[in-house]
Amino acid sequence: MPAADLTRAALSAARVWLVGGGKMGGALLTGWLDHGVAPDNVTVIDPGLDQGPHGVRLAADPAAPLAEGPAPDVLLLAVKPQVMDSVLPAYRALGGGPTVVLSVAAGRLIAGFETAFGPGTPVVRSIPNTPAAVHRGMTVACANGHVTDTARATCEALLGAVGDIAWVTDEALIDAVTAVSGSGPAYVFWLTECMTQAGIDGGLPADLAARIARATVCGAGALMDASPEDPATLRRNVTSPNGTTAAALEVLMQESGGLGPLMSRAVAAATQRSQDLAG
Ligand SMILES: NC(=O)C1=CN([C@@H]2O[C@H](COP(=O)(O)OP(=O)(O)OC[C@H]3O[C@@H](n4cnc5c(N)ncnc54)[C@H](O)[C@@H]3O)[C@@H](O)[C@H]2O)C=CC1
Ligand SMILES: O=C(O)[C@@H]1CCC=N1
Repeated sequence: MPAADLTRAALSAARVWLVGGGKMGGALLTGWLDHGVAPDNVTVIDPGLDQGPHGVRLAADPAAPLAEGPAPDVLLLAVKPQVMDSVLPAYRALGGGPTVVLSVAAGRLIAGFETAFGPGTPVVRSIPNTPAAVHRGMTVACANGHVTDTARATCEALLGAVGDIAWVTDEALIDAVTAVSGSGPAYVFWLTECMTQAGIDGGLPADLAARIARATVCGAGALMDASPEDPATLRRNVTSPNGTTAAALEVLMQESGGLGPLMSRAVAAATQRSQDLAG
């Protein structure tokens, strides 16, 4: 069967329990339902939700799903890292395989899930991002030695249904991944907010400043997506010698150390926080 058909088959057959239907879990769910996951194969377990998308089973805790079955192919953990330890014991019965424990939690180590679910449990630690809701997510994942090819293909189909996916074998890389692509959308939104404020400071009406800042960030992203050129070439294409962009970039690159080192410090701080969340 061609790979695309295999992916579609894996998606339509995958039984998923989503533990935590908040911002990240909800973004994944929206993307899945738009891209071939069957609603009646999805159970969302979240005490904070009183309704979910049409056709999806909703539960406040795992008691009813565990009693009613069937066990999921994938148990996707999308609760905050800080509550993970209190959430896991209720799902212990799913440990030992074949259910794959698929975490999207920042910081939480594969070893911690192996301990919580017992020997032989297939575990995938991943970091997606919220553009998954519009099929533009970026996920990086790392599997333990109990993840079979079939289980890996199911995880790849689920995470790949909402955007791009890359696998790494070195789990330690996931902290820096979290800092770049997991948290990264927030940096871009903050840049947009800063551009808006800069426009207002420059005398623009607030609604016009917000409109042109947003359109510029979205337009630049779309151009970068569509173009074969690298970002540095695209930047140079905007920058006339001795022109307006050059004047701005001199500030961004030189003043107070420049944006590059500042971004590196921001990513280092997020990486450190991810390491700290390991507990
Ligand atoms: N928001 C983001 O951009 C990203 C988040 N993540 C990870 O995703 C996870 C969730 O983060 P968010 O969605 O941002 O948080 P959130 O607070 O929006 O969602 C967490 C959800 O968990 C639910 N919850 C709390 N206790 C529960 C329990 N015992 N059982 C089931 N559900 C329970 C809450 O009601 C809430 O809906 C975190 O571990 C975070 O590190 C990973 C990548 C990106
Ligand atoms: O801020 C956080 O901890 C989560 C993980 C990556 C994005 N949001």
